Amino acid sequence: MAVGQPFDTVKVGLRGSHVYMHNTSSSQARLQTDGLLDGKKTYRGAYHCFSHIVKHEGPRALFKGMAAPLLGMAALNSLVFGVHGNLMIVFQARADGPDTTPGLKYSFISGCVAGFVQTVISSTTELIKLRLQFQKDRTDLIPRSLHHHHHSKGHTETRVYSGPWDAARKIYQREGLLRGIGRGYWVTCLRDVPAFGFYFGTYDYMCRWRLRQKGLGHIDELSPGFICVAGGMGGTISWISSYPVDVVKSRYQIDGMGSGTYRYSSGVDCFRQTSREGWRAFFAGLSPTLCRAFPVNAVTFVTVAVILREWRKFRSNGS
Ligand SMILES: NC(=[NH2+])NCCC[C@H](N)C(=O)O
Repeated sequence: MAVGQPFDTVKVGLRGSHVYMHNTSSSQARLQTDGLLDGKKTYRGAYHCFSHIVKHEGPRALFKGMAAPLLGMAALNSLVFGVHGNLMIVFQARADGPDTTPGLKYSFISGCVAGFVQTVISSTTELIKLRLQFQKDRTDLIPRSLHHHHHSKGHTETRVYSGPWDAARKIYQREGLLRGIGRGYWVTCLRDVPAFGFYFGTYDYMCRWRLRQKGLGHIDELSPGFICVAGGMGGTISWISSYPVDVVKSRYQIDGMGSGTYRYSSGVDCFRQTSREGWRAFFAGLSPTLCRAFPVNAVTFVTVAVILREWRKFRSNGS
């Protein structure tokens, strides 16, 4: 999580258009939403965004908005892996055999269902994270209308939200429950249902291929090194497949922040307006996203695999 957050902040802000275990890095967030505040692009690319944030806002700015996803992360991963794993048992297609074709379809479907279930949590935690990542801690980057305390000159009281709880409260008070807290829920579904299908589908495909290649019979026999590669690939393919929707989601979820005036009338309208900037806008921040996705998901999958393996060992010894 902490490993990935700076990448995520750069993602949200890098041109055209947003690091932790959970979802997006600071660089990712900044890149996806760059120019939305004043029409001017701030960042020339992923590395420029990263160093610009460190230079002007300090290294701490890279970890903005990390608390909300950190809180949600453990719950989210147990939910996602729990739903997927149990559905696979229901389908009797557990990834413990080398047969690729029948089981793979079920892994994809179970992933889609798991992705859908977790949107209830991820939509809101990401909304809060995105808005914290988007706000810049420099006076000259914030429009005058957002300066709350005109008299406190010299004081840089320019931030819309002071932290995740303050953000949650203000979003609820100013924008309401469905239109505020629930902002971007359907766009999140559109991203996460296929994203988690590809997430588990890719991982299972690689594991089954490896079992066949090595002539092994159970996923517990695979090496932790291979699990890392398969998990990293799962995260990578998942992010590539859902990235344009993620850009739309980031832009849509930060829209109206602080000012109360909205640029987009709906998620579809956000897509339409973004496409006027050219197709490249839909890939803004992809590089920091992928820098984060591989290691974060390698660690996620190997952790789950080791826990499951030890638990199966313990259970079979006990009985
Ligand atoms: N595009 C997605 N949300 N894909 C699912 C990946 C989830 C994973 N926890 C990650 O943050 O990378």
